[in-house]
Amino acid sequence: MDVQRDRLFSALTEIVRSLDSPDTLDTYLGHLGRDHRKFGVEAGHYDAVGAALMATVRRFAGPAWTAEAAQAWSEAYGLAAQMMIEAAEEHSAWAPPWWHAEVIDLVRPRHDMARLTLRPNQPYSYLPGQYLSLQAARWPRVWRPYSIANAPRGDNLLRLVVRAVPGGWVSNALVTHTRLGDHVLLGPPRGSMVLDAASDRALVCVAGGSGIAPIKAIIEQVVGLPHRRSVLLLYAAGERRELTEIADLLEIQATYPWLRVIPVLGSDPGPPAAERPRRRASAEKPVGDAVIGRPHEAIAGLGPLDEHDAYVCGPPAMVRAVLPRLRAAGVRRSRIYHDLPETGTGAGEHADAEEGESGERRDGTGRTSGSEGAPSGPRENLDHSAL
Ligand SMILES: NC(=O)C1=CN([C@@H]2O[C@H](COP(=O)(O)OP(=O)(O)OC[C@H]3O[C@@H](n4cnc5c(N)ncnc54)[C@H](OP(=O)(O)O)[C@@H]3O)[C@@H](O)[C@H]2O)C=CC1
Repeated sequence: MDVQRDRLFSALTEIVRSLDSPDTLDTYLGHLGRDHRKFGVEAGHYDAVGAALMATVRRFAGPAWTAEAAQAWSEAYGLAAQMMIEAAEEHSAWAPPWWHAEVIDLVRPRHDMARLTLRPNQPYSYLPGQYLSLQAARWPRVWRPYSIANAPRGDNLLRLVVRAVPGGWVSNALVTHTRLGDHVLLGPPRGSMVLDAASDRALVCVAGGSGIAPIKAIIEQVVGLPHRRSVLLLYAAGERRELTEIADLLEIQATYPWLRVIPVLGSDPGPPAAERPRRRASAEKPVGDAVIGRPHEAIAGLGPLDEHDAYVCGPPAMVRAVLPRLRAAGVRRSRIYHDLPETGTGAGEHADAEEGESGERRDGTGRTSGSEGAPSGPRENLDHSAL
């Protein structure tokens, strides 16, 4: 229940914070309402939850619970519930509460990583850059979020990149115990780290480890755009075999010269990250086609980025290290998209942070690796989508 309590508090905080911003609230609660269909939540349940919530707040607020406060809480909850109910009803007209999907391909580049290809049993409509929640048969009722690593395809297939988190239930089930032909459940797509359709600017993307998933989907989307948008990609990992998507990306690069893929490796090959000596990265120190170091160190070598949109995804500490370097290279705050829940690094960036909170990522495997201020927390992410 600790987790459930944190989820609820996080959702309430987000709702209160967005009360004066109807569009943000609408998006947030719309996602939440649609997502709650997978838990079997129906319109009639909201009254009971609201009554319990009011009673709880009243009990713990003590003298602060005035008639005015009661009225404000009641109105806010009523509004939130209504928005969730309407979004769920609209969604139910054309989409199931969850999808069954078969694992039709499975590659394990390392003992702790897997690349899965899933075939949903019904059309799965989403935007490149979005994520979904997944339930593995081994852990009924436990949902974990993963980004979709491909743009929508005619054959409806979905690719996921999963890193097993020590002690993580679902990530280990996927990486270690999943076999071809197994079935998983998928929740509806979520997330707003998507391509700005109104922009025709060039892109600079920085991806760390399994954080490549949404970035790769966005790059595949760029391939299909009517107008060309050049893409610079820094793709970072401790060692080369962790670059699970590199072959596909190099293939795109070979066909479309507007894509430049720069692998950033801790070493090549090398000892585990903990024992690895740090060397400064620079574009002048290539190892094959890669640079050695960490992604934020390689940004200066890219030249001025004043006219770029930026997309960043990976371990939270990496994202935090990358954001100031992108701004130093000239990327405007309002043009930086990332998926950190709450960075405190600037309000202008587009944080895809619908329900994130300290120590947990709402996406991917939820690793909180790194030492530069990364919050400590569960090593496997929890799906915050449940109120
Ligand atoms: N699976 C998915 O669908 C998605 C995953 N994510 C997130 O992406 C992350 C991927 O984790 P994982 O694959 O284990 O990645 P890793 O921990 O292996 O790190 C990937 C890269 O980031 C670098 N890095 C790590 N910490 C820092 C830091 N403090 N400063 C600068 N660079 C750093 C690493 O450098 P070094 O090797 O030198 O440590 C490495 O080059 C997870 O947090 C996950 O939540 C996000 C979206 C989707």
